[in-house]
Amino acid sequence: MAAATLSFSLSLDPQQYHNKTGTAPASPIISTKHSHFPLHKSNHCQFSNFLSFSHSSSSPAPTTASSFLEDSFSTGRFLTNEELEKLKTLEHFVHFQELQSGFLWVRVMRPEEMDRTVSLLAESFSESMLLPVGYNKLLRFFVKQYLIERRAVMPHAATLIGFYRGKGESESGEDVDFAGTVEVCFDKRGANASPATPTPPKNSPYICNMTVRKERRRRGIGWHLLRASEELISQMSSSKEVYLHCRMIDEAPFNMYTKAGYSVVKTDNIIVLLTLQRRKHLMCKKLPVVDHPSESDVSGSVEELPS
Ligand SMILES: CC(=O)SCCNC(=O)CCNC(=O)[C@H](O)C(C)(C)COP(=O)(O)OP(=O)(O)OC[C@H]1O[C@@H](n2cnc3c(N)ncnc32)[C@H](O)[C@@H]1OP(=O)(O)O
Repeated sequence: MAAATLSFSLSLDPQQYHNKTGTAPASPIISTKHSHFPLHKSNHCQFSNFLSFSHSSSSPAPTTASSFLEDSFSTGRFLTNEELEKLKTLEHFVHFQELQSGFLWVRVMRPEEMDRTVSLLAESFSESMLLPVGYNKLLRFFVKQYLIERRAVMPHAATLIGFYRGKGESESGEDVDFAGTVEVCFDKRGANASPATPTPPKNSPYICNMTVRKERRRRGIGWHLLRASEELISQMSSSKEVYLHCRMIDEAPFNMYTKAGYSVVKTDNIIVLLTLQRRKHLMCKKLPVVDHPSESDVSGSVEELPS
């Protein structure tokens, strides 16, 4: 992997998302242009993850006008009309799902949620890589750099986060958990500068860095993070072939992705092991063509979010 990237990449994905309540995860990818994270090499798994969220509860409060548009302008970057439209799509995207044990809302991460997303990803990355606790601070630093860089390429990529509330828990914000995250790249401009191997086509949508907080796994959250990613891709990209990486040793996400309709298109050569990296599968799924994405039965609006 290029010297300038730190990446985690998660994958997962089941094919029958309808009213599914199962479980399934993926692995993350982190990559920053300015970072050289030695651990990355030893694991080789591009986990550009944002894997673990802090435990603190948070209400998925409705999106306000403060969001992406202002943020993007403040970067000084020129945005075309098409990019502005896509930013609006990201801003208003919400995937809601009632699960067997609770309720899940998935939407794009806001700036003030970055630190919690960093915590979740760093925790997940650490878990996947079996890293000693001593690396946590450094890991969080690199994950944050990565997230900042990825946010700057919106609307060509986006970090989604999922909030979960168990049935029977109060509807107040205190019982809403920051439960998982996933990153979605929509096109070449949103692609990672140093992609994991086997290399996916740069122009195609790509899903990575999926993670669900340990205490909330096996409830269908991973499955619906994947489904939300695919829905958003359908709205943001004309390309219907979605790619993701999954490490060969990661049974849970592999099961999920297979169940979701992803197939292995290429696998790392065994020689990869000489670089102290785990072997990965590159998996792909062709999304069905949806004439009217808004007809989705699971996407909601911000007004549906608990306040
Ligand atoms: C592209 C990428 O990002 S790859 C990186 C994937 N991320 C990781 O590996 C990080 C660590 N793992 C996790 O965060 C979680 O385990 C995830 C994200 C993989 C799965 O999240 P969950 O919310 O637990 O998954 P969910 O409950 O939706 O399960 C969906 C399906 O995945 C499969 N699955 C999930 N967990 C497991 C498991 N422990 N063992 C076997 N299969 C599993 C099953 O097929 C399941 O369907 P089922 O419940 O009907 O059997």
